[in-house]
Amino acid sequence: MDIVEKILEYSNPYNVLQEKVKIKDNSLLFNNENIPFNKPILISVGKASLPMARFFSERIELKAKLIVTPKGTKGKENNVIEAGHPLPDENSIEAGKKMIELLTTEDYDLVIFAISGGASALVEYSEISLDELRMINKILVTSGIGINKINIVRKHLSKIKGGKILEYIKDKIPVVSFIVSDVPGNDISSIGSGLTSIDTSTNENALEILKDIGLERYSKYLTETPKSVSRIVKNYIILDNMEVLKKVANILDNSFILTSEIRGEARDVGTIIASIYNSSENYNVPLRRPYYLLLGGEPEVTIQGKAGKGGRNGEVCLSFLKYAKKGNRFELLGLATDGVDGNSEYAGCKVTSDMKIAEDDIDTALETHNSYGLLENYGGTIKTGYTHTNVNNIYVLRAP
Ligand SMILES: Nc1ncnc2c1ncn2[C@@H]1O[C@H](COP(=O)(O)OP(=O)(O)O)[C@@H](O)[C@H]1O
Ligand SMILES: O=C(O)[C@@H](CO)OP(=O)(O)O
Repeated sequence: MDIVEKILEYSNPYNVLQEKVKIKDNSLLFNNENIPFNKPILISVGKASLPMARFFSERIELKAKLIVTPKGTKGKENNVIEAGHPLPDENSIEAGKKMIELLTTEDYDLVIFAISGGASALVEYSEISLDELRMINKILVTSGIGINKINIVRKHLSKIKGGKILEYIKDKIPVVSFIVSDVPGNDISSIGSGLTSIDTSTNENALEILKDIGLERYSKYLTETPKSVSRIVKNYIILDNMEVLKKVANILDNSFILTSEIRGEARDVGTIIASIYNSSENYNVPLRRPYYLLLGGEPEVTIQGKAGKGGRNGEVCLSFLKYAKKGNRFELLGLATDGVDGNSEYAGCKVTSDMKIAEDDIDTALETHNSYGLLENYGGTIKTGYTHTNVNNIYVLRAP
């Protein structure tokens, strides 16, 4: 059995929508909700936007739709905007304007959003120039501060994020948002910068973060996010990392899920996974061979200066390899479910007890953020291509 294939099958948003959302007699049925419609419009944004949009387009006569996917991922689809990720580009601004135009000019009675990770970069509308937005985003995503804080800043510098887009929707027209979560803890106001969510963070919170990363000069652009809405808004998380971990655990013997919310500097996360492995080797605690240990989440990588070719999972796996006790067999798989780990062309990697990589080489690769530059020489890389989903990263440790 190919675990990577299984992880991606369970992460497929089209399958999950099919399982969890029914459309009957002009009503959307999901999670004990029944939302009627006659003239629905669809806004689908994020790494999973195409399959999510396909689900609704195949079943509902939409009055209008807007689909935004990262650059290079639309394939043969028409009428889809490809925009920048992880940094916004001119198409992200175009998509932001189109979203506002759609909401303010179309005739509709329900807005269906399909939101997945990546949406923050893919749509934007802000007073700040694009060049400056790109610079701010670059600093944010490489600062190692974690996605919740990154998105607090994004929400307050934007005119559409953090629920602000809801204010462009006509009358009391309801909103239903189907969300694939790639944020540990599933804070809906963080996923894709919470387009359709009430936001509890404040300008002051954003200012603190701007100060921490040396961008206080942009505080003049901070605007408050709405703290209440005067319409029905249903935000429904259809899929998250834990759900995928559980499904994977189901098909593996002696599997144990540790967490779906692992965070921290990637190399430290690798060391912690090695500590769990080592104590299991030495004491059979917490696990006794044979076992699979499953983890998910979003380790961070703080990059200062130039980076080689690498990603979170490359660093987790290399650091694990360095600290894992040698002697018995092991394999650690680290996979970005969106198919892209860091700035590499790989989705992830697998390190095994057979890989004899010198500790010095691992240290250098970690220092220079060149994990894949090193792993390529040892056949440890995994390439999936773009997956059209994103439930964050998954780690599977196998001790046979
Ligand atoms: N060469 C590199 N080595 C390690 N991490 C990197 C490298 N380049 C970028 N990153 C990290 O990758 C993260 C963004 O890439 P990615 O894994 O695709 O995340 P996301 O899915 O959130 O877009 C950032 O946290 C950044 O610090
Ligand atoms: O869009 C975003 O804000 C984040 C979190 O949802 O996604 P990604 O890390 O994939 O850019």
